[in-house]
Amino acid sequence: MTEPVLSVRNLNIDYVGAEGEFHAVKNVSFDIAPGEFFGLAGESGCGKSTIAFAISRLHRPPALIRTGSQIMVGGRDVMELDDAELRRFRWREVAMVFQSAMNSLNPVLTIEAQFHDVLKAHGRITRAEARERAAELLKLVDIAPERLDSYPHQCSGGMRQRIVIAICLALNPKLLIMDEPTTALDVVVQREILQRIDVLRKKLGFSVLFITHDLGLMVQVSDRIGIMLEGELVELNDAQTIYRQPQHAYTKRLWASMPKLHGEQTRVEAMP
Ligand SMILES: Nc1ncnc2c1ncn2[C@@H]1O[C@H](COP(=O)(O)OP(=O)(O)OP(=O)(O)O)[C@@H](O)[C@H]1O
Repeated sequence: MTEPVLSVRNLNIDYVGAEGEFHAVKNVSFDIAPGEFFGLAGESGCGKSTIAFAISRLHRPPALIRTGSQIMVGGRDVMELDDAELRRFRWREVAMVFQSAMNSLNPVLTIEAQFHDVLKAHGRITRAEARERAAELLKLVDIAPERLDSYPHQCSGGMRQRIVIAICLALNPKLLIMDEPTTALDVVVQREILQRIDVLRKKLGFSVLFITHDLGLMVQVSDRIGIMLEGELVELNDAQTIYRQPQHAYTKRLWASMPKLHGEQTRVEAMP
């Protein structure tokens, strides 16, 4: 079997505060294969973002990853990376699109400058080379190179989100983590962006960890889905099974709670 891009074993994460410990992630294990689109779903507060931050090593106190937890990316234990290794790891191995990422662009810098920041941090590159690479990356997300001279406020929300995704792809990461990447966007733009990601991962070969509470949207794009409840991974199945024959009572409850808006459109084949 090919080695997974990401392998999470017995992940336990606590939030440690003055009033005690809150066990936010409980013994979670899963793998993501090369090129796989993997979804993590569950209600607000079930621990999805906590897992995403831990995988990127972006977690901060009071979050504490318990001893015995293992996060392997490309065969290396993320927990054991030192600062220099961590700098290489971020963007190259794992890149993360945060919730409300479209507001994470720096408002006083042009789009070109924001690309340049990531590109130059990871090797010698001239301004002309960086501009050329940034234009190539923008093309991947269907944005004209002239936008390099724009400021974020001159771009729509959907465009800003695609720019953030292009920046995340700048150093060819093996894994793209998207934590509720499209929640603030309207449904049509959400679909467009996810379709774009899907085309890109097939073309470039990266894997995706997609996090959302919107199970309807998730089954349309994911190969496999993990369902979380109060810090535990209660079901892990392919998207078709999650949709047609959910096994766990909580997965069934999640479907029952979905607004009818998705209706029959939640079928996996509905998305080209
Ligand atoms: N800094 C923190 N200190 C204490 N508890 C926290 C902290 N951050 C998150 N938590 C708690 O950990 C649990 C998991 O939070 P997390 O953000 O991972 O959930 P989530 O499933 O991503 O939710 P959402 O979809 O709302 O982002 C929640 O109960 C939350 O209140």
